[in-house]
Amino acid sequence: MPSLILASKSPRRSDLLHRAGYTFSVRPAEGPETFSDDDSPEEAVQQLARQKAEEVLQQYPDTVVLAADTMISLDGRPLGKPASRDDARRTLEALSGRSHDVYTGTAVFTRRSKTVFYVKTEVRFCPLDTEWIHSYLSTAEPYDKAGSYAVQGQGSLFVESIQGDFYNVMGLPVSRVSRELKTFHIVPSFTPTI
Ligand SMILES: Cc1cn([C@H]2C[C@H](O)[C@@H](COP(=O)(O)OP(=O)(O)OP(=O)(O)O)O2)c(=O)[nH]c1=O
Repeated sequence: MPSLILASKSPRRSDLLHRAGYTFSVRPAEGPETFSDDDSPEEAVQQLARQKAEEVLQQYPDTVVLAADTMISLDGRPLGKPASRDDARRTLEALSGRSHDVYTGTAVFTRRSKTVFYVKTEVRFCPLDTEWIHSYLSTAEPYDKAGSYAVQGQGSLFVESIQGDFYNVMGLPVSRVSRELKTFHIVPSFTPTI
């Protein structure tokens, strides 16, 4: 059975994969993340996941490399992590009382096979209280997250409904990923506790 490498510095992705029962090593890609402004969100996240997986596979050619990238899309416009506090504020104000899509592109690469796919989840925000936006911007939470919020943290206060895979919003569509990994005989372990 080949070993699994998670090509990501995201603690969320690592945690999700670990909690699902996988054994793996973490080797983040370090190259620049580049995509074209003309790319749709689904093209951009797949392109970025492909770049990360390719870079790490070159260093570890006998492994299975898993990489991902998450962006949100509002009116077809891809939004990544905020560049500043003002940028995060503008994003949260734009998301208020509306639905947006969260895309995670995922790449599962080996020397012989390269699979790339994306999963979309629709998230609807409640109308946001301006004071809460300001208070939220004073926490560390929004700044390393696509869309300037963490659904798994205090960003939960903003979420009215979710349609699709919750874990996809956190950065890794675990169930879909598990089906891809199974084709390489990489399976989670279950610890009997009863
Ligand atoms: C929308 C949303 C995003 N996120 C996170 C998932 C990703 O870590 C991050 C988007 O950034 P990414 O560029 O996808 O990932 P990363 O830079 O953290 O790590 P790497 O490129 O090494 O894989 O936003 C949440 O944790 N919760 C959320 O609700």
